[in-house]
Amino acid sequence: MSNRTPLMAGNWKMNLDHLEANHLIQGLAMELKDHDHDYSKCEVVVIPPFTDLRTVQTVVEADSLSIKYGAQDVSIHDNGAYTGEISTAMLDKLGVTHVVMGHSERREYHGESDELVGAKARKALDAGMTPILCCGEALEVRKAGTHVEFVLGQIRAALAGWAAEDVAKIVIAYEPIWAIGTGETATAADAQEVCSAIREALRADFGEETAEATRILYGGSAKPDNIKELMAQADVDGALIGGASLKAESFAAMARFYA
Ligand SMILES: O=C[C@H](O)COP(=O)(O)O
Repeated sequence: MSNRTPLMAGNWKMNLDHLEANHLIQGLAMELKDHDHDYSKCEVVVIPPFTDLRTVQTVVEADSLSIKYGAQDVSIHDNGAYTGEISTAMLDKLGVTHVVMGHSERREYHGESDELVGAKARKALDAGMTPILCCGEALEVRKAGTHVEFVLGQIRAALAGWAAEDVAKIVIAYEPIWAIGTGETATAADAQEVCSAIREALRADFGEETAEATRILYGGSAKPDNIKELMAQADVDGALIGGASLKAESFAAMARFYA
């Protein structure tokens, strides 16, 4: 049994306007409260689109909720002529505690490199936020049997030159691309194979303490009926959940995996 606090993070992706966000965050708060959710047994983070953050902040602060919230991306710049970008200072003002970077959808549709992903993680960490650094292989890589090597390459490139104590503060999310939104969940053994290889690589590169402290999530068609098995794996410390986080009941049920 590790000392790592499990984490369920709901990535809403480009779904829900601010009115729908209001409905979901209130519904989630109610579900968790009704079931007496123990946040020490599972941290809960929602990751809405930027346009919903103010709404989520208002509900969380008004009701003093223990739910945390994050952003789906962040700029590596502080301010200025970067049309469409959002800075860490802007996120900080909204009470954001987590930032996702390197999601396969951003790597694919926005050409984000491992180096840029690493720079975003550094920016978020320097601003006092928890980076959720995503990695994961495409189906061709999995079929070629080089998925472990590929994923470790992504992480090592993003974290090159980092100090061990900084690495220990980030969250890594392993999301095999072929399992995202497809209903095709990796088996618990598949998830464990890669999450354990990631921890081994952290141990080799940054030492025992960092490897034991860093939380590693699984993502890709995680849902209420497979979460317990995923969470039973020694190196899976939580999940990054897309589709199933858009309904208060299913997301809350996953956060209660320990019950
Ligand atoms: O960020 C979340 C992942 O892409 C997983 O999405 P999914 O649960 O809809 O497969």
